[in-house]
Amino acid sequence: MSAPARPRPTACLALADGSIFYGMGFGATGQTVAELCFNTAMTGYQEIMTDPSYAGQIVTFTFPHIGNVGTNPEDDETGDPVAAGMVVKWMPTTPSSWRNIQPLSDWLAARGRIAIGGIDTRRLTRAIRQQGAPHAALAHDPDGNFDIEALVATARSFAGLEGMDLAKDVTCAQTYRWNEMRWAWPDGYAPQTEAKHKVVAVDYGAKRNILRCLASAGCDVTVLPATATYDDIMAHKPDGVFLSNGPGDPAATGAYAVPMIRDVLDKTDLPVFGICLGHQMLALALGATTVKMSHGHHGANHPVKDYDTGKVEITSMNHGFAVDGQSLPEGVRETHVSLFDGSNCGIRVDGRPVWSVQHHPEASPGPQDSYYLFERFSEAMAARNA
Ligand SMILES: NC(=O)CC[C@H](N)C(=O)O
Repeated sequence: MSAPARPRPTACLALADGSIFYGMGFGATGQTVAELCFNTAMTGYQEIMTDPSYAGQIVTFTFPHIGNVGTNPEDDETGDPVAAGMVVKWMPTTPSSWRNIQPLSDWLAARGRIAIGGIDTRRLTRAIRQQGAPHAALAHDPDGNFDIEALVATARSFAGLEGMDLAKDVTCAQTYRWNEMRWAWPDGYAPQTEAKHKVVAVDYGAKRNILRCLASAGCDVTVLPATATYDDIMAHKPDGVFLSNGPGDPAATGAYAVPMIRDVLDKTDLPVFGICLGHQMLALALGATTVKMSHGHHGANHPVKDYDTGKVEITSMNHGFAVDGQSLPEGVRETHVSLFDGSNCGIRVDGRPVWSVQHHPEASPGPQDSYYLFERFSEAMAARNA
């Protein structure tokens, strides 16, 4: 008896070093090229695919069951998927959740995003860890016709994220107000229903749950495009300035963001709070430097130590660049550190309500341990206005 014929692969992932991974395509057809990373979160694939910070990256999911709860409009972190593509172990099964509106494959197809299933994601993850996030081309063709040499050449032609300002591609076109709150509360917290503090949030690719967390901590949030100047911000008479997460190389976005942040620091005593790319740009504005990491941090179980309290928080992470903790100038203190690799996860300006963190206190997906940072920002604005 002969073995059953294996189905012809309909998708192919080619790395710049020439490694080829064949699998089955789902979502959109066509081809994409990007940096390849891996994310270890066990939940939240829709939030991950729609996190604007993933622009320019294809995400490998190390958790094998992706797609099993389908998709729904509420879980988008922005209007459309921003990650360039996805790589999974098992092909998605029929969605099984009362929240499902659209199966993952249809949701991706409607949004022009390619995915590949049936991949040995353990082997691929090891390759990513060994090589550092590789450049990769991903193709999906239902007829299974692939020009492997051309795909590898495409992967090699990708310029890489270093030097790329991608915030300009994902920021909002217009200023807008945000007042939607979180839907659920971390243990020990309640929503602050009165919007007491006027916050300008600069949008480098903000996740919606960050804006919900700010609103829930008593902030009246106005979101401004990434290129907002000091004058644009001050026209809103804010009580505090928030710098959002976002994709790409912080040094590239810093070219226009740093002068604005320096003006805010030099000319005002406003509380400033930054998350992820916002953290990196605050650090650059203070005179520190950022570096490209080997394969970055992408997951929902990263331990971070808060030096002030001695507590370890389990955090959500998504970054491929990091602030060089050795480069912090005098008067700027390291407040948080990654217990995985000792990399910098937080800074604070001595004696001022100006701080930022590398991890994601809004989670989505991930644990809620760091939610206190939003309350701290709100308290800093209350103290300044007292
Ligand atoms: N989530 C983020 O804001 C990511 C910041 C930056 N693009 C990085 O990769 O490090």
